[in-house]
Amino acid sequence: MTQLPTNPMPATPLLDKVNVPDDLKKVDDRDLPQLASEVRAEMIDAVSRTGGHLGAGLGVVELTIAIHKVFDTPNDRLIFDVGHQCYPHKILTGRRDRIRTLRQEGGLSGFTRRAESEYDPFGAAHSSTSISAGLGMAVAADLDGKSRNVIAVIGDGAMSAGMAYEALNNAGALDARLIVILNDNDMSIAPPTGAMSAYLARLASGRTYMGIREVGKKLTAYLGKTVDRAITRAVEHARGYVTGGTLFEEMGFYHIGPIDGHSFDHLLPVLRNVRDNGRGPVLIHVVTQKGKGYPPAEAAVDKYHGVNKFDVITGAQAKAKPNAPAYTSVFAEALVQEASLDDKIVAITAAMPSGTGLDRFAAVHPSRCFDVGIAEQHAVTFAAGLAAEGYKPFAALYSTFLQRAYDQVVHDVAIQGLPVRFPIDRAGFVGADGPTHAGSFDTTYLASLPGFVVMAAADEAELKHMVRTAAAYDEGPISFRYPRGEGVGVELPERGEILPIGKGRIIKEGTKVALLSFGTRLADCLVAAEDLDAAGLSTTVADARFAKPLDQDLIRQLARHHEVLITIEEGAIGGFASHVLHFLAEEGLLDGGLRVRPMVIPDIWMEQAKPEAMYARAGLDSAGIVSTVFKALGQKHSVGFGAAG
Ligand SMILES: Cc1ncc(C[n+]2csc(CCOP(=O)(O)OP(=O)(O)O)c2C)c(N)n1
Ligand SMILES: CC(=O)[C@@H](O)[C@H](O)COP(=O)(O)O
Ligand SMILES: [Mg+2]
Repeated sequence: MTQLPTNPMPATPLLDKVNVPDDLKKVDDRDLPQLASEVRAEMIDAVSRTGGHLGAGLGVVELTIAIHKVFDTPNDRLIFDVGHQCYPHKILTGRRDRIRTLRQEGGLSGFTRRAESEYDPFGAAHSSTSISAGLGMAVAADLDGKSRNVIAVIGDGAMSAGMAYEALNNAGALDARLIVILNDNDMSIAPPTGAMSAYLARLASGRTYMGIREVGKKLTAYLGKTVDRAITRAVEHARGYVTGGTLFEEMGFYHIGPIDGHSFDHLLPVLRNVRDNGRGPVLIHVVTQKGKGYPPAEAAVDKYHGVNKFDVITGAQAKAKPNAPAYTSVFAEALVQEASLDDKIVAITAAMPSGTGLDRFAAVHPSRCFDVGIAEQHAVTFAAGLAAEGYKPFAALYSTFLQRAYDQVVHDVAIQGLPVRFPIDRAGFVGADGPTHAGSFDTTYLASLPGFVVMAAADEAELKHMVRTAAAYDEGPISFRYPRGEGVGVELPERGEILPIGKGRIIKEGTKVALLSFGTRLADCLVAAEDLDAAGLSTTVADARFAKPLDQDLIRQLARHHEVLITIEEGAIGGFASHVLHFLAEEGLLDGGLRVRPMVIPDIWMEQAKPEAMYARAGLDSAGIVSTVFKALGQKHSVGFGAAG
């Protein structure tokens, strides 16, 4: 039983002697359960202070120890799918001293990262990439004539993404020396959906845990056989016909399991057997419990997937005192409201029901809410099929995860002009999840598509209007983006209004400087405008609302009646600013000396920090806006207007 940390931390006599995996080799197998208990306690204490992903890591403590004990990492490559379960791995690979810097500015990443450690051969965070990357490394080892084990640890949730099957399919065909460990805890973030999870459940329950002797015999019989592999594979295939091979065997993998992923008595002999005798692709099916060893996490697995700082003894998570509702909640409630008035509205999530707020939609409209699993490509084309039949699908995807479905957006939605609605949550910087989760590119990659309507909410009231507008808009695809976290505290309308498509709005009139915002930088524009007015630079603030179609009349008006025009957005180059600049150039509105400065997310991978710190570093806060205006005017400004020179 894990000795739960109290203050000070419980003694970790074994863990104190294990800094890197080589140290594990000196630990007796019989002492590994104690080591696992110490790793668990260390992780619980660390995450209680930092917040982060808890349940997944707790579920792979024994598995991680066993892999590092048996294999020769980092020469043997170990890849964690998604990477959110890598905290035990980081504790055991020379990063225990920094584990309490997790997901903080300048601290350890919350995922695996090549730049962080030689024990992280592949970065992750987006799911279902591990088998592909592992296969690449296995083939490279073959080509190099190197004898190297490559191990990909992938969860049952991540196995719901098509990319995983593309990789299995190719690995089986190549007969590559690849070890896939399927970590089956029967959970994604929420309970898993789809036929695959039912299949795995049957495998895990139907084939009771194989006796370790039986596993050993079977393995030796298969892996240790000296006969030609072709015969072995033929035997396996025939067995499949007789006993009904598993999906994985049919795809050319030797399938071992299910085995107990918390039992060293199961894990060690199997891993040693595979290490010593394995050839060709092997899939080891381990059954684990997400949140294992921490009762609050075991009792509420979905609530402890990602956690805030928490009290170790009670499990109570710290709750920020919101001064306004979260954008996600405003979106969810607005969509529930619209769907109550229109039964053609349906909602789709790709395994993120709570993150997108669609769990609330499902509670009210269960028959019209679909969780397709971690399958963003399918989600988009599934939505396109629904739209083709007259439904109004809202495919709610985080900006970063929508990237995975871009061809489906182009080919299945935009070219056909199908009215799929895209609520894009986590637009802009997201903070602790760092560069892999930043929502930086959706404006760039959507506004370049003919016929797409692309909106950004300036605040939570605007978000409510955009939900209503999207529900009413049937002419083609439409997207609206909004950031992670809370709104700005504006009053919410009872129901959103239908916005005139392609029309922005002027918030405050000025005469010299125009700040044209797309998204929630509007609040910083209003603060900057006060400073600029105080410095004698009369400033107009406008909210574009649309990157496509552009409000051309508004842009002409701003260009003709101001000396300086600043555009600002929570997105990379190629987005809103590019469309404005293109329009200004085409209309000759730059020929008269208008000073235009586009403010976008800089061309770097912004490291994790608090979002406001990331925007300040990007120069996209009020101080950065003021500084940009003064620079555009070739004027120095007093220190009082922010740090920028
Ligand atoms: C492409 C993609 N979509 C969605 C997510 C969000 N996400 C992170 S972890 C997770 C569930 C993963 O489930 P599983 O692979 O079973 O791992 P477990 O948490 O159970 O250990 C999801 C949906 C993601 N990281 N990548
Ligand atoms: C690992 C992963 O991809 C998710 O857990 C993600 O971290 C959730 O992000 P939010 O916390 O913004 O919902
Ligand atoms: Mg899982």
